[in-house]
Formats: sequence, structure tokens, C-alpha cells
Amino acid sequence: MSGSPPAASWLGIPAGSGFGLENLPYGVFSTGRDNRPRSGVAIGDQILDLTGVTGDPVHGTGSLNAFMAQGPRRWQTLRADLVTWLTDERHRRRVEPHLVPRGEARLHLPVEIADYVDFYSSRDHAENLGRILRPGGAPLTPNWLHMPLGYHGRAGTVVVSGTPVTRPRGQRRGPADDTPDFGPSQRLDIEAEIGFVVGSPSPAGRPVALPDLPRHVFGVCLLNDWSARDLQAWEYVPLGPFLGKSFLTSVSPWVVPLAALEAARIRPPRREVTPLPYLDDAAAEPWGLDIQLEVRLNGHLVSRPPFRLMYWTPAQQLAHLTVNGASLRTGDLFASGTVSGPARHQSGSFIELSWGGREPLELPDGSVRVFLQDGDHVTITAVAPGRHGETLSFGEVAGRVQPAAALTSQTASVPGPLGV
Ligand SMILES: O=C(O)/C=C/C(=O)CC(=O)CC(=O)O
Ligand SMILES: [Ca+2]
Ligand SMILES: [Mg+2]
Repeated sequence: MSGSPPAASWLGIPAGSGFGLENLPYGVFSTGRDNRPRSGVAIGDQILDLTGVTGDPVHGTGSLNAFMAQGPRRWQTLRADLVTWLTDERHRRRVEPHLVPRGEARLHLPVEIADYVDFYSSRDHAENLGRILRPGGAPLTPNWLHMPLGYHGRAGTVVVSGTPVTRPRGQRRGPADDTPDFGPSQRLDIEAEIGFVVGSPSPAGRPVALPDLPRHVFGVCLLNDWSARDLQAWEYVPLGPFLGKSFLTSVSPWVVPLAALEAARIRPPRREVTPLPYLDDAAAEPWGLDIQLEVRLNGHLVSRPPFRLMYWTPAQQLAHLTVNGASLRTGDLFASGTVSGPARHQSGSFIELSWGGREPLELPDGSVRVFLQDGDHVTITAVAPGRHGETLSFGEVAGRVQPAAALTSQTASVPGPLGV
């Protein structure tokens, strides 16, 4: 997967930038000088303004959707053009005026999210949560090894990295209580995940087969599925996560094109049970991905979740998502599920890092955590191998926890045991 050696950019990209010619992720940005949100591509510590450099209004709509809807041929052509423009000195005079320093740009939600689905495809995470939430039972439910399980999330509360995370309120029931009370979540958590963005739609009644992932998936982002574990534990039986996860989901501002991840593709772990034919990828092109995540709390590295160990791949997730005939829309987002590895320090959530809150995590500054406190700042980053030994950066998805919002008179007037 190496090919000819890469041409250098006339741009002088800092070594180890993670945003070299092999990456070229797409985002939506604005600047103080021009506050219209428009599409751009990150290159080194700059953004190439696609409205300016292409003159194509498809890049000026304020989201990537219109471009993504044009389909994989267009994605390929523009990616090839970008490499030419950024490497061939003859294009420099035309292209250079459309570069904006990344530090001067405001980054927006890159995609107008259509539907949002969250899978549950890390075996270590699923087994950990089974042990913590359902002690005494089997760690995995009987369906887990037969299909990628998931739940439908709330598309309208997907936000871009940097958006403050207001502590949600809701119903909570303590282990010794018969009835719930109401108040700010006391078990606010993260879930470190990878998100897959659908560009090309598919019609109803036409499932997307395993090899067709690249026809539909435009790119990949980082995702934090903020989760209120106390709200979740009380509400999730029997229909699954609801308000404990629907208040906010953060994504990184840069969408790494699927085409950039060729060198990161690996065989997924061996399957314990042979899946049904529509999910059986033994003879298919592998769609495991060697992405290494890192989670930081207030700047301290607390976890290194390995995406390469995910049991179900994005190709299987997409095949499963559509096997009932469900159509895809441009802007659909499906997330991998929390990424956890077998070791404690590879866990993608604090409920695992603190083992249900029973084993507090010690931070290098001497403080301890079980779940998130107001003021805490969580950053998730990731890298993957690119071609020619380059490292691809996914940038980051970050958010700071803010105290629960002031109650409106409506919620405050709830009588009796629900009052805070
Ligand atoms: O096992 C459970 O009951 C709950 C699991 C989760 O909260 C995880 C979830 O949102 C899916 C995932 O991120 O893997
Ligand atoms: Ca999740
Ligand atoms: Mg969420």
C-alpha cells in the first residue's frame, strides 16, 4: 500500500503535523474577516478555502452535505486535484491566496446531521458494561456475537468540539431507593468513539453490502457520546439509552476522508461465531482500522483506547443498519460505540476507568475522579498510519463540563419527590 514516494508540498508542512498531503480532512470554518461558514481542507497549520480555490458554490453552503451528496467520483477527483494544487509549484500563485491560518479560524459543525445511530461494537467495552451494570449475569447478551447492536440517538444534539457540556438533569434512582428523585446527573461520563459520516444516500429496500462501504461513507471523525450513567441506569430497561445520552454528542471539526485511511486498514479480530452471510467478512476486503485514540482529562492522559480491536467493523455496521431495507441519507452519522481495550488504561469511559465508580482514578496532579466534575475538560485525540510512513491526525473532540442550567419555573415547580 505504498505506491510512488510522495511529492512534497510547496507549502512547507511542519514534520509530524498529522495534517500532511495524505490526510486532507474536510471541515467548515469562518474567520473574523469573513464570517460566512464555508468548507475547507486542513493542510499543515493552514486551511485551504474551497470556495475560493474551486469557485464552486457547493463549498459555500455552510456544511459538507452538498459536496458529500455528489458521490465518490467527485470526492476522488477533488482529492486528486488538491494534491496536484498543493504540490505543483505552477499552481502556487493561484492557490496561496486562499490559505487561512488554522489558528485564525473558527470551526463549525462540519455536517448537517441527518440520522444518528450509535453502535456497541467493542467487545471489551460491552463485557465491562455487562459486568458493571448487570453483575451476576453473562457479560455479553446472547445476540451480541451475532450482530452489531446499536441504538438510535438524537441528531439535533450533535455538536462540534468545544461546545460546552451542560450537566444534564433527570430522574435518578439510588441503589437503596424505591423511587427516583430529580436533579443534576452525579455520574456524568464520556464515551470515546469513532464516527462514520454517510455522503451518498441509498434507496429504501436496497441494503448496502459489505464491499459497498466506500460508495456511501465519505469520512471519519472523533465522537464523544456524553453519557449520564445515573439517568441511563434507571431508564434503559427495556428500551435502551434515552435521555441519559440524548443531551449532547460532540464530534471533531475535521472529517478525515475514508480514502485517507487505506494504510490503516487491517483485519479485524477473529470472530468467535461465524456471522450470518450478510455480515460475514471472512473473504471480504478488511475494514478493521488501526486508529489509536487518547483521552485526556484536564490535560492528563487517562486512557489509550485501541480501535484496531473493535469486533464489528464499519462495513458490518452499515450492512446491518440497512439490511431491513432502511434507506441512507446524506449526513447520516453512525458511531462505532465506545472504544475500549482489554486493559483498564485502554477504557473509553470513566465508568470503566473507575469500575462503576468503585475504584477512583488518580490523576498526576494528586486529584481523584470517578465521574466528571463541573469545570472538567475532556479531550479525545487519535492518530492512524498514513501511506509513506506519514501519521494522520484526526484533530480533537473536546468539551468542558458546566454546572446544570438554572431551572425554568416549569421544571422547578414539579412538586413532591421530584423537586431538587
Ligand atoms: O451495556 C449497556 O447497558 C450500556 C452500554 C452503553 O452505555 C454503551 C453505549 O452507548 C454504546 C457504546 O458506546 O458502546
Ligand atoms: Ca455510546
Ligand atoms: Mg450522546
